[in-house]
Amino acid sequence: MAKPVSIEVWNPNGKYRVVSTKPMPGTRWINLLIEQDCRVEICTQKKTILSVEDIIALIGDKCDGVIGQLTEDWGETLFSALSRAGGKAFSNMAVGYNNVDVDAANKYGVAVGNTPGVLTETTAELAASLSLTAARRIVEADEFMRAGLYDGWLPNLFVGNLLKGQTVGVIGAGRIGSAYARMMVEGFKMNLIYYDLYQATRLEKHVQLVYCINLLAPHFADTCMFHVPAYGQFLKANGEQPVTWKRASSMEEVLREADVISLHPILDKTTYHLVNKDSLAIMKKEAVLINCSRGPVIDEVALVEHLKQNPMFRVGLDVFEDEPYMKPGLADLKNAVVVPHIASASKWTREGMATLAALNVLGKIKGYPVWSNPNQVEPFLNENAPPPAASPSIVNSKALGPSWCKQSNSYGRKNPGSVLRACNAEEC
Ligand SMILES: NC(=O)C1=CN([C@@H]2O[C@H](COP(=O)(O)OP(=O)(O)OC[C@H]3O[C@@H](n4cnc5c(N)ncnc54)[C@H](O)[C@@H]3O)[C@@H](O)[C@H]2O)C=CC1
Ligand SMILES: O=C(O)C(=O)CO
Repeated sequence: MAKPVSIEVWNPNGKYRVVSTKPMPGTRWINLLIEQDCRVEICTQKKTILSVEDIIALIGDKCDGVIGQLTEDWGETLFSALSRAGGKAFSNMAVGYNNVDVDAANKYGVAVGNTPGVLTETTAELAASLSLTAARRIVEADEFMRAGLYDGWLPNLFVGNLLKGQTVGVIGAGRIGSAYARMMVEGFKMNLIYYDLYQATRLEKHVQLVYCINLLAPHFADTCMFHVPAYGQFLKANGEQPVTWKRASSMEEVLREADVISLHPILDKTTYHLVNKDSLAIMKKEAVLINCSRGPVIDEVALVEHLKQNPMFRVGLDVFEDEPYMKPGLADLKNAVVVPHIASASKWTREGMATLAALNVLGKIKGYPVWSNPNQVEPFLNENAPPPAASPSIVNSKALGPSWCKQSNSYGRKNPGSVLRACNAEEC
């Protein structure tokens, strides 16, 4: 029998019982649930990672939905417990859901939500920060200063890599990978090479074709008068080296050619240890490798060895193979910058993630349809308007059957007439 866990209760008389396994930022998510007759229970246990037993105790005998975290193991045991308690909805407060066994959720008819879009730029910004930090040896230099070792400017002090004109390689050019690519191309004038299973059409169009400088307002973009043809041509016209881009036909091509490589795929069987001893061996000796996806995408033991053998090779890591632990030796290496899985940690983003996760669960409880485009979640994040009557992002909606496939693009309950433009498949 699991030990009882400490909880904080909001709206005790609410009809639907929704449990959050962690306190989450902001209060909007709580208010949105309360407004729709939910009793909200938040686990306040002082333990960072809850065990399956802890969560079973939280679910109890009656639970309509759970908001969980990426550190939790949502498999057969938890989905059967949730189903026994009458629950039909679970949402990760994360876009990645490699901690969730979606087949088990399907078996018990439980909807699985995630939180795409709201964290795209925030995560890409951290990947960009790590790229600069590793390339310019900022952590090493900071430690040197604090240790009182600086006794004057020297020509060879903390010499790192210039990004301008070098090649950035992106592996997994989805939402975050594409946002990162744009930042590095536009911000640092890097050439781009990317590898993905699919063509990153939006990214390619962005880099290649039109830079629309819209002096009026974003919704006039289609009729904008001020097109600067291609970014490369724009740079050329200004006497600068134009940037280039290409889609690689293999990951190895990216590894061989790029100076900075950032990993942004999902974690699944195809991406487990995507970067290993062999792939590290083909990378440039002075390359910079960034991982803001999931730890097991890199074989961390092989990485530690590679960093030891190649002191000019640098990494920036937000995620780790055995999170929260690091493989032996990593913490001692000066050519590694390590941060504790904070890529989405901006206030706006984390509050938005909490809101999307809560609305995923609420949507299923209330029988709302799934939002038409999980990449366009802004209507759910507008604090000045009621959110659309829909679940923002349910990853197993098709598997759950036709009623869940019904898509919604109507705004909130108070203004159902106003609609978001229809989803354009190419943009998804
Ligand atoms: N460190 C952090 O705090 C955060 C980490 N993440 C991680 O980033 C991942 C990506 O997020 P999004 O960009 O929103 O997802 P996304 O689904 O838009 O992009 C993932 C891309 O990976 C590609 N991909 C899948 N398998 C691949 C393979 N074998 N080789 C190459 N590419 C492959 C997909 O085609 C897709 O384009 C999440 O699944 C999550 O694990 C996301 C947010 C924050
Ligand atoms: O959203 C995710 O997948 C994260 O890793 C945390 O933001």
